[in-house]
Amino acid sequence: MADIIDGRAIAAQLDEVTKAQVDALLADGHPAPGLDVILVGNDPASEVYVRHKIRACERVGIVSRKHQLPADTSQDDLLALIATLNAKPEVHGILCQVPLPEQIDPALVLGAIAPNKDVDGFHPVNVGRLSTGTGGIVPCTPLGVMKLIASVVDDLTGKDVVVIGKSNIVGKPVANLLLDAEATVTVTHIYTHGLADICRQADIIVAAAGAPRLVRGHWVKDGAVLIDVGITRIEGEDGKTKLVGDIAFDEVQHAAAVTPVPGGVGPMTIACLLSNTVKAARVAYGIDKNVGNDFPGGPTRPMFTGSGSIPN
Ligand SMILES: Nc1nc2c(c(=O)[nH]1)N[C@@H](CN(C=O)c1ccc(C(=O)N[C@@H](CCC(=O)O)C(=O)O)cc1)CN2
Repeated sequence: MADIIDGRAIAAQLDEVTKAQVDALLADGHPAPGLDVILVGNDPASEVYVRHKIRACERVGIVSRKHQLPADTSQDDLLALIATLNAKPEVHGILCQVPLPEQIDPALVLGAIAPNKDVDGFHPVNVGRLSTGTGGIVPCTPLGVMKLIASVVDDLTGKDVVVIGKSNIVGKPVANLLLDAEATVTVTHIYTHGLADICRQADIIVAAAGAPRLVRGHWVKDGAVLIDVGITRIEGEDGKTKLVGDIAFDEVQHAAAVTPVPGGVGPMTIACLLSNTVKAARVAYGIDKNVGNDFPGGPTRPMFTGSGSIPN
């Protein structure tokens, strides 16, 4: 029987660490870290995620400010808000919930957030630093995936890892983090020929294709570790909406360990957001030079501060 990797429990442990860091900042006379969350429009899932983020901030003592903008907000107005937040010293983290309405170019908006406040790790500077192994803020879901893997695998050196999905938010950054940890990484996607055969070779599969039950039991070798990033809402036989992942959970009892959906990667995304916000605050207060990372192979070089040239 495969072990179930309890993302909620691991996220709760990370939140305890984050809360202790916030308490230590307050005890040293620093203001609480501040996170500004921008939500444009009324996408129901985004509203849920933003609500969870705000509540999670309260739990660990981060000051959060929500900026809810109408769905027809212009790109210029959104950019103006970001410029204002970039300039405020009490704002340590800024995130713009995606997806954004179609009149807004996400690349332009995410690239307008100051790299040192980009706690989502989506800014091209942070993406570049991750892909060159030179530090920067690591995106929350990939960071959470690495921590979940670290909970069951001590050393990734030479492990065969198959990543399914090539998104900028998950697939590509996860692949870079795994490479930094000395894994042998194969990045695939739903159009990859022979995907089942490729997956059958893997010690670890990270499924992030957004394709419900894509990874079937016979795709998985005995003793593999399975990380399911997919979250799709479907209507169950009872007519109720339920969440399903990219892995056919009921067919993988022969795996060593598997993350559930819900309760696996999702909670880690929010816990890593809080952790990134405190790391950004500690850099802003001059306590740390870099955001560091506490998983095998995590980059530890100085964080780009957004002013002047990129450090070597
Ligand atoms: N600016 C960002 N936008 C988006 C991100 C992101 O990291 N930054 N990721 C996703 C959505 N997301 C966070 O924003 C997110 C998704 C899922 C969960 C989560 O806890 N899921 C639960 C199930 C909850 C439910 O849907 O009912 C679980 O898996 O247990 C948290 C955060 C896209 N946008």
